[in-house]
Amino acid sequence: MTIQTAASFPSTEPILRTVGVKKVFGRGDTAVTALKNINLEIARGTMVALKGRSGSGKTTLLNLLAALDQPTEGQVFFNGLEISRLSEKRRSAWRRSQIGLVFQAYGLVPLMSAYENVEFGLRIAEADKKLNKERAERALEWVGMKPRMKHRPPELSGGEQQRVAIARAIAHEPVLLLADEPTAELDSRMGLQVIRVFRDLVERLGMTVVMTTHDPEIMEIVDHVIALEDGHIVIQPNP
Ligand SMILES: Nc1ncnc2c1ncn2[C@@H]1O[C@H](COP(=O)(O)OP(=O)(O)OP(=O)(O)O)[C@@H](O)[C@H]1O
Repeated sequence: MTIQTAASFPSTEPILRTVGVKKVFGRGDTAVTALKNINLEIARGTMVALKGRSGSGKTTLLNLLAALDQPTEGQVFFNGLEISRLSEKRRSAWRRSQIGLVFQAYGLVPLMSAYENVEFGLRIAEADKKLNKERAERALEWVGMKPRMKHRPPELSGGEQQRVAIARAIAHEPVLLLADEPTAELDSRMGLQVIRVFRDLVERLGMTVVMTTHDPEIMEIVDHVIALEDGHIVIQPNP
């Protein structure tokens, strides 16, 4: 799969769309309905925050938008392509080339330096090899981690590791960035700097950002807020 830029898609189709999405974990007496009747559209080139109490379904929804998981019912579309029913192989190929992920579970490789982690991410994304060094260094600079790029994750603080993970997720300039609490480990100054980097990529490249957050300052900066309560949407964005 080749890397497509945001500009190569038709502008009318929302980048993400869900239709009647429901997600149930487990079966019988222990079944938990984490999401129900989720119908949303996210326009290309926007920044969207998912908010809601702990257990309201934010991470479950982000996992479905990233095709890391499949809905029990309903459909998830990315640029009109139904990603929710692709095979695991096609879903991972799609993820590698099209999106950037900042998820706790997608940790850094402890034996590699910060630079090597970001550069490795570019290789996985099958980006143009000639540009890897420049792109990795530039992404580390965006998040203020270039001076410490030779350090390995265990030598970095939690917030610094988070910034390296963010650099890795954005280095290939994905059309879509999905991030679970990307600023949770950062102090408010650094959190805002990271959000400014996202905003810049949105403005310059037409990237779309969907992130979960509890931070009221970030909710002020994004274009739309989607609020979840007990697995359903209570505030709809206007794409
Ligand atoms: N793998 C799973 N198996 C069973 N139940 C699950 C699973 N994943 C999530 N849940 C349940 O689904 C509901 C939504 O969880 P989710 O992690 O999406 O919430 P969240 O809004 O992201 O919460 P937090 O802010 O605490 O991360 C919760 O009741 C949770 O216990």
